[in-house]
Amino acid sequence: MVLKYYYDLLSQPSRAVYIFLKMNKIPFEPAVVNLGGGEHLTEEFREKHSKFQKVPFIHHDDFRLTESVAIVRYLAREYHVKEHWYPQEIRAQARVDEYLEWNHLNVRAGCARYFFDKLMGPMMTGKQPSDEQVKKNQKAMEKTLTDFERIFLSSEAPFITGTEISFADLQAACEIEQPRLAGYEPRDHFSKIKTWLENVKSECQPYYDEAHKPLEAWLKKIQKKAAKL
Ligand SMILES: N[C@@H](CCC(=O)N[C@@H](CS)C(=O)NCC(=O)O)C(=O)O
Repeated sequence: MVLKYYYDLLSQPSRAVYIFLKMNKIPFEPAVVNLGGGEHLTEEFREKHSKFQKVPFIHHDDFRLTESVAIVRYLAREYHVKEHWYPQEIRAQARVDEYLEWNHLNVRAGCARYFFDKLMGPMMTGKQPSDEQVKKNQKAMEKTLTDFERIFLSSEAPFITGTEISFADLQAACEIEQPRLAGYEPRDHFSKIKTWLENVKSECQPYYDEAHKPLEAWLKKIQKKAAKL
């Protein structure tokens, strides 16, 4: 069976699933979807590829699946995946799920809103957000990052659910890297997040850096442009 993975590495959940696939040596055919080019917004794309018109998604022969968390749960059942990435043991699995459920409306919502309103929105519309809006979004993001540190990084364990890395760490790390593009480096404000990100990054080399290459390139471009002003 052929597994085709559709993604854009500038998308946080796309990077998380990409690193998961690579770390678990799951063979896949890569299919890059250029979100910036808008190729996902056509009716044809919706019918042929993804009903939500978002990335990531997979085609496993004739089976199509969207949503990063659903994709990883499916892959963990279909392929040989090391237990710690997405455990089969009920309670260990529930611990990973606990973070994954919390992630959407907290870390993802906070970091993505800040990134979108400050960078993506203005790029798409040419309209800058007010200082008040930026401050409000920053405050909401910092609240969620404070909660993340307090609730999920409270022990001396290197990863969210303990001594071994899981998909929860990938999902969180890829979201927390995103606001850097809009000028906010979480590592400068949250020391536990900084240490934990180093753990995730070093555990997932060379794929963590490979997945974040387009983000780093974009960041350099933004910084170069800002230096010229
Ligand atoms: N909950 C989804 C989120 C998918 C999502 O929002 N993807 C964004 C990129 S991060 C996207 O494709 N956006 C394109 C659009 O909205 O036009 C998941 O975890 O897979």
